[in-house]
Amino acid sequence: MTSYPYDRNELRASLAGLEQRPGTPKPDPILVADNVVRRFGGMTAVDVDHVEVQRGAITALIGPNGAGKTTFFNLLTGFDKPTPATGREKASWAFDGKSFSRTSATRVARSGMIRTFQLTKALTRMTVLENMLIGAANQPGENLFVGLVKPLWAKRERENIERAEDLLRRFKLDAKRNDMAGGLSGGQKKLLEMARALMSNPSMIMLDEPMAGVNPALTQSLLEHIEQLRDDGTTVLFVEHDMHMVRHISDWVIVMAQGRIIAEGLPEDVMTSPSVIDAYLGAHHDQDLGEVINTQMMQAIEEEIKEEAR
Ligand SMILES: Nc1ncnc2c1ncn2[C@@H]1O[C@H](COP(=O)(O)OP(=O)(O)OP(=O)(O)O)[C@@H](O)[C@H]1O
Repeated sequence: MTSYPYDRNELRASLAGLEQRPGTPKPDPILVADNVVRRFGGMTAVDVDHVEVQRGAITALIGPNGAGKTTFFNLLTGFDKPTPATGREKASWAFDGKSFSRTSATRVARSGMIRTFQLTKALTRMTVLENMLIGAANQPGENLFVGLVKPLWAKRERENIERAEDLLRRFKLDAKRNDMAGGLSGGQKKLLEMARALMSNPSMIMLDEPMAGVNPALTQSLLEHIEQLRDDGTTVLFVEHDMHMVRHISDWVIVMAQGRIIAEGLPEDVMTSPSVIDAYLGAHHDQDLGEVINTQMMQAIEEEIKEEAR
């Protein structure tokens, strides 16, 4: 591939040439994880032997409810720790060439891999601009020396406010700058989560269900923002149940079921693969289907299959 950020068509063409199987090596991986296991009591929530995420691409992480997607996100971003597995090699992962295992969330974020967070109760009681400033990597208080020297402190704060205002304009939230974040619509909150994550200028952003609770009027704009991030060179990894979104914007799809990666490939191939559909239908075959299967998601997959057959 040519120089970075990669041209989208070239990137897709190079991914199309890969073997579509779990753990397949990528031409230029930004994230490589090995032997990541997490158990809760006797239950194995995550058991990933090897996975690589392509730099500059939009990768979707999909799988039925309880597949282990969020737990895997938490492990990669240092918000959770892997369970030591006897008789197996220790968990390890590398981001942008730097090795990370048992690393704190702050160190992971500082290295350039950031994830979105839903606006918690405390954050909804702060203004939109205050929420943005929390996302800044170089907050004056983080460095004792800078924090003590008023001119340096004031300069950093000014720069952070300028960056926050630029991002708010880009996400069309500038008019809401001084509003309480709790008063935003579901879609606007998602935009704010994304804008806040971008305050630290990350090289990779991890989005947990960006479409959940978003009103259809804002869906298109959210998709465009995510595609724009990729086109600007940010690697995107997202967990999502909305199969239309997955199909529409991903360059590559990784499928988890029962803690393991069971498939990887191009969206059009993976989402119509019988083994992936089986995983969605079969993961909870011993339970009440109505309770565990997101019917909307199943309908979406069925529609995709019909579309494919036409
Ligand atoms: N803190 C915890 N304590 C005990 N079990 C947990 C904990 N967190 C997750 N689990 C279990 O681990 C498994 C994987 O959960 P996880 O939330 O990672 O799945 P998921 O793929 O993100 O699901 P969903 O799509 O429903 O969000 C589930 O069986 C869940 O109940």
